[in-house]
Amino acid sequence: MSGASQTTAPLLSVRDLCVQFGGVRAVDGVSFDVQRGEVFTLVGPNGAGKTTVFNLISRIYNASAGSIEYEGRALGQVAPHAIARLGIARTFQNIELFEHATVLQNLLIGRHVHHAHGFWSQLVFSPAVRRTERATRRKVEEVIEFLDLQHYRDTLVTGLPYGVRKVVELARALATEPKLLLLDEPSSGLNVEETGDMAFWIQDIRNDLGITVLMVEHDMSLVSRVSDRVLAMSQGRVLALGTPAQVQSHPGVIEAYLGTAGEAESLRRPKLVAEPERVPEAEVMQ
Ligand SMILES: Nc1ncnc2c1ncn2[C@@H]1O[C@H](COP(=O)(O)OP(=O)(O)OP(=O)(O)O)[C@@H](O)[C@H]1O
Repeated sequence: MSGASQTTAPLLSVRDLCVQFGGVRAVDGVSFDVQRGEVFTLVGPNGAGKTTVFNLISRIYNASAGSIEYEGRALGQVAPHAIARLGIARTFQNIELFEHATVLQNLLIGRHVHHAHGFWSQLVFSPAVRRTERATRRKVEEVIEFLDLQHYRDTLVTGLPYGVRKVVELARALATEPKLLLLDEPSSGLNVEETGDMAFWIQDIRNDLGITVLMVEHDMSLVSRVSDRVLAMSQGRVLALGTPAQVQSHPGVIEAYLGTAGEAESLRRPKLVAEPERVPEAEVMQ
């Protein structure tokens, strides 16, 4: 892992974010920064508010208080459909692809976020439209090659194994050329081997393409392997922020997962590779 620069302005800055559903404070005063080039992961037990944070960043929900800035720009007034054009792409917990289209077609559809030509230019297939189409094809083919999907290029999504569909979803997000990639539980439904492959893809996306990754994930082996920093949430609030190792040994986090700190060992033992300490102790909340 490369370790992101802490001196430049953050790519994403979340401050005092709140949203309530009826009596449930799904997100309750959450703040964090995501630095350019890092893999930043949200963890926490079911119902902690992680996906709601994603939905607030994607503008699917409106925050009741607080702010989200992306590249220094407030996202509060940005329409949900305009988010992708700003360079934010997303995958979903439950894969959302066009099942009866091929892998290539799914990627082309995803890429159309970049098409800004008017009706008449498209109708007459103007030189500008042709240039855009060529760039689209080029980019989509690049992504197919990058994620090793050549074999499935012309296959209908509906016929693909689940693990491949997860990679296609990732490909569709990459085809939009994001600066910030939101991954909602990339390992859900994957077996151990596929989860290992997913870890490689995430590392390659960050290291080779320079894309910043904000991820929600339950599998702590994947989290430890790819994350620079981890933010743990419970009941809508921030419990701890630090390296994967720091957060996993934080008593509040252990208690939130297991109910009692006495059962902590079972959280530490499985596949939890200790990470080199890169974040000062002070950043970990007590
Ligand atoms: N649209 C909604 N309407 C009502 N309640 C909601 C809505 N979205 C989320 N919630 C509630 O907000 C809380 C946080 O949910 P959220 O899905 O963000 O948790 P999570 O940490 O992503 O959980 P999981 O790991 O199970 O996906 C939960 O109590 C959930 O029931």
